[in-house]
Amino acid sequence: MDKEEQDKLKKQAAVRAAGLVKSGMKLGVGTGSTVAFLIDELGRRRKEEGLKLKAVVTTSSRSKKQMEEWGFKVDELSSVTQLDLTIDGADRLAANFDGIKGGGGALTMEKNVAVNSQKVVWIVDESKVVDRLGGFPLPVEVLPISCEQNFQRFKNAGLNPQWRMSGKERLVTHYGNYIVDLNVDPVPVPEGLAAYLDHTVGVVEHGLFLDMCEEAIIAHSDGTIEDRQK
Ligand SMILES: O=C(CO)[C@H](O)[C@H](O)COP(=O)(O)O
Repeated sequence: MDKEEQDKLKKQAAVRAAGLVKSGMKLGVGTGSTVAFLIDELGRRRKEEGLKLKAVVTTSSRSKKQMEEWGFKVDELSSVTQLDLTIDGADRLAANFDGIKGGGGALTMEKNVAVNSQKVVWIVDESKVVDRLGGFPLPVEVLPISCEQNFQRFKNAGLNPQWRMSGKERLVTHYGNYIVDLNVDPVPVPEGLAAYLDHTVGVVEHGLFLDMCEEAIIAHSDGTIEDRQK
């Protein structure tokens, strides 16, 4: 699938998902190119239909800026008790609704927003749907203080780590950390790997989003838009 076709599908999924958003909701807004289409549709609805949200929390400064450009006020997650709904993109969606996220480097905010939402919906094009998790490097955000030791630890564990780069420098996240992408394909036991990463000191967050999403809107190249419920 070329980029133009993929963008068309991303937009279709995003516009369909925007229909789930109702005035008065406390909404979590994810990050990425699919979510950028969602934000434009929410902005259009604000302008043309008077969509009013009770609270908005975004998962990156990019999404925050775009929401604000459309006139939405953006809140801090810590000031909102619980979000009603979060809509986000994903890098991979498995048949059991587990996913890999963090291709855009916003995994820490994305996971914090997801776990504080009553409902999480992902919007994807069909190329991201897999039977088992894999086919995409697994992002791990690490503290600079012990990043070299953790990189070596991942290497010793056979996880084929690679630094996420921005030009010639290591990419620095919103929180001043680095990202190590683990090349494990397929992810053999996602729960086991998640538990290992959760217990590794110096790991801030990782891109295994297990048991967090309960609905996925998937745009297919045959023109259908599937609303898949867990
Ligand atoms: O997890 C993410 C960012 O950290 C994104 O949701 C994911 O990378 C999908 O991005 P896109 O919609 O651009 O394909």
